Amino acid sequence: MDSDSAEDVQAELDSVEAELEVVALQIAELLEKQASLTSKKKQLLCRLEEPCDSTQPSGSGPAMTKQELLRYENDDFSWSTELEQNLKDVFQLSKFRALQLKAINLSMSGKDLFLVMPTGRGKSLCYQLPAVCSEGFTLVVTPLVSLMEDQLMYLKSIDVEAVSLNASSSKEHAKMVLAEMTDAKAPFKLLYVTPEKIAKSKLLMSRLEKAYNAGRLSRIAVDEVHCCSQWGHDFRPDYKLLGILKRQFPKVPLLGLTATATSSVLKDCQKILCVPEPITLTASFNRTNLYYEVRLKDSISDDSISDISALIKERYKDQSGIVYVFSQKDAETVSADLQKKGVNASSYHANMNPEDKSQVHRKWATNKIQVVVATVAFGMGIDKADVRFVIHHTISKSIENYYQESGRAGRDDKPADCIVYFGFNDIFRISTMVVMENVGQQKLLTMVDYCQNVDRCRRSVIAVHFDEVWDDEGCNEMCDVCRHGNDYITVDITQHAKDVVQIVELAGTLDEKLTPLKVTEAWMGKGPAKRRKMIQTTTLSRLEVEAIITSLLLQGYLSEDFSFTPYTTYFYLKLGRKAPLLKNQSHSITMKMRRTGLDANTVTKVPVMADHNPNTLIWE
Ligand SMILES: Nc1ncnc2c1ncn2[C@H]1C[C@H](O)[C@@H](COP(=O)(O)OP(=O)(O)OP(=O)(O)O)O1
Ligand SMILES: [Mg+2]
Ligand SMILES: [Zn+2]
Repeated sequence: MDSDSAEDVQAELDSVEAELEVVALQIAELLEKQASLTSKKKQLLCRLEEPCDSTQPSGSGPAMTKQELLRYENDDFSWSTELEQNLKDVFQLSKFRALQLKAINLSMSGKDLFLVMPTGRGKSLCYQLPAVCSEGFTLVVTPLVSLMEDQLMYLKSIDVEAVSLNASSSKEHAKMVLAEMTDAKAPFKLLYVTPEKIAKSKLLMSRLEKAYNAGRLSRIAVDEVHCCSQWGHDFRPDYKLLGILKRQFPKVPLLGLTATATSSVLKDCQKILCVPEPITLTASFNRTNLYYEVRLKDSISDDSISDISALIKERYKDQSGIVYVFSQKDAETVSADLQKKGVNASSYHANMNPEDKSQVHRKWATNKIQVVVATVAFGMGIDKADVRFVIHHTISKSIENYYQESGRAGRDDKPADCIVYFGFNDIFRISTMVVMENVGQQKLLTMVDYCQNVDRCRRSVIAVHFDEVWDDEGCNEMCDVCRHGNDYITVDITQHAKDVVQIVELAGTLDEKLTPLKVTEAWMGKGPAKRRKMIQTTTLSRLEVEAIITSLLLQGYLSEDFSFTPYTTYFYLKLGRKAPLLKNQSHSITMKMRRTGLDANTVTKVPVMADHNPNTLIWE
């Protein structure tokens, strides 16, 4: 073969290889689609068979049919009268909420159970009431000492005997508790411990074993059970060791409780806790009284503070609420900015001293402070009934986090608002923060998708995330998307994608990394003039440019690239796994945009495709 023809063959080979790469990506894309359709089909079939029931027995649970499960909603068990009586007399509640009776009956029957129920719906009662109605005591594992203290205080107020063991327990107290565990006359009904205690205290384990053998360990409750799994949003290494409980005390029923766990997280928890065949009860995630809304934050002239303070002073006048922020520094500056605008706000974050924190919490709980401007440190265990608004000044790091944080609103079942301010730059601030987390980026993108979304009911995005079958009727126009109707258009952004990808690719060939800001500015014809190169620029508005770049990130045409210095982590954009698809002439990309501009409140009209500007920019 002469060298010319060898070159030709090589060129053809390269082209075939490139095409193969494209085909492989298309196959991957189709497989992804197939998987999602199959899962949807399964859900729909389920719905056809068993309409109108929010209880979903876990696929991996024991073969208990819906019919069999129904039996546990009855009140003809040997313990039913006692339950009823204690519910009224001790807990001073008139009736059970959805799923509570079923969960309690299952647990009283000795079944292992995972209970997934939205925040504030009353999971605690599902082990507190059985504890009161059973011999011996219930072991409750809780992740935070503050949660433990809240519960002990509450139980004391209703005259239910409960004790705790944690790192701050005094020696005498621990000694007394450990001794009473095996004492048939011991008065306490609940023993609260941290997972660290189980993991580290051999003495505790040996006393538990004695109590078990004496038939005094009646039940094990693992609160915030999602902490077992690295896939959950609040992983605690010591939760991983809790499998010892079921291995050592197999006859004791275990009850795992959480507000937020996907089915894969639950499967993981089941394995970690060594529960062979739990029944899973899942209450609907739909909090019907919450109104969900996303507002866009302009990255140039961010006036979200003015917007937020106006909301608080007008719409939420004299009403209680929380503003969640990204960092401790933000908590202080946003709080100060709101105060300057006349809002009665205080900041709350992990770095404050404990007295200051509890003072802010107390003042807010008693309505002496209207708004707490907080980091996520103000989270688990916050149980104020009349929170009318939860505003996110910065997006949460995942949908699970958002659901939990926004879920602090409206616990009294009266209407409340959950508003997120979504800013392009915030994506990357959070991205660098979660860079060390296993699936941090993936989870962040689910939150970005929630915010960027303009065509799906916000509730449906949350429900689908938690594997719940969703019917849009369930929203009742209680989200901005449903309320504004079909106010979006589908636009073809293929050429835009090519232009952006070209910018990133070009930087790559020059061994240069581009931050999202640099990509934005280069594409808009600004940018630092560094190299003489030709790129396609655009006349789209900044919000539109940012929306398109976000969409390309969500769709996998761009992806994240990090660089570490001893002081900080930098976020850059690089080509995503789907970028090679753009070489394929027939490949097209679309995205959905609000018809009346990206923000219903601003004026940006979206001229999109027709307005592709062939101007070129020379980088000096
Ligand atoms: N049957 C009921 N009727 C009226 N109120 C109830 C009932 N059961 C529980 N509650 C109240 C008691 C509490 O103030 C409130 C929240 O209960 P709690 O058990 O703390 O929620 P939870 O554990 O599901 O939420 P979280 O996920 O935030 O921990 O609901
Ligand atoms: Mg709870
Ligand atoms: Zn909706």
